[in-house]
Amino acid sequence: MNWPAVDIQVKRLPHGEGLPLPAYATAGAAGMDVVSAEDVTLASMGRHAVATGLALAIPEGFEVQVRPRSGLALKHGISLPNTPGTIDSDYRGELKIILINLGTEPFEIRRGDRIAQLVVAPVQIGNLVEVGELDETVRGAGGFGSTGVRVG
Ligand SMILES: O=c1ccn([C@H]2C[C@H](O)[C@@H](COP(=O)(O)OP(=O)(O)OP(=O)(O)O)O2)c(=O)[nH]1
Ligand SMILES: [Mg+2]
Repeated sequence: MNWPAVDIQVKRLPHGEGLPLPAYATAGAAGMDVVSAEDVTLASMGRHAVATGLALAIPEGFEVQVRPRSGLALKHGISLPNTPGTIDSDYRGELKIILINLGTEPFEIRRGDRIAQLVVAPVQIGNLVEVGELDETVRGAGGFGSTGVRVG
């Protein structure tokens, strides 16, 4: 990789022993694939917080986003109901991947299967400043499809 990486401490929990750490599948991958630490079958429309056997210490000023894998989504309807999941820099518990099976068939996950991807991102803290009036814009209060669908 030709750009700076931020160090993220990772601790294996006892049930995570022997599993590969999350890793980038290619040199240009945005996310590290993370594997399941458990065998679990998701019924159609079922969901489960899947163990990873890992705990993280993310540096302040960063977060980790948990995102679905498109292959599992397209082939099997496997997604994350909270996508992107947010891993806070002060969280020291087990990283869990909340999976939902939006497909019609049960989906079997085996320990060691790659189930999601982790994207490291900077966090911009916001400072709310309460005011009586907001400035005017062309959009104004228009939203939720106010600009239409088709071009022309
Ligand atoms: O997919 C996820 C989402 C969250 N977490 C962990 C890390 C995160 O820092 C913590 C809290 O997540 P979040 O803020 O999304 O959940 P909440 O419902 O607001 O819980 P809390 O009140 O604990 O913040 O749970 C996971 O392990 N996996
Ligand atoms: Mg929260």
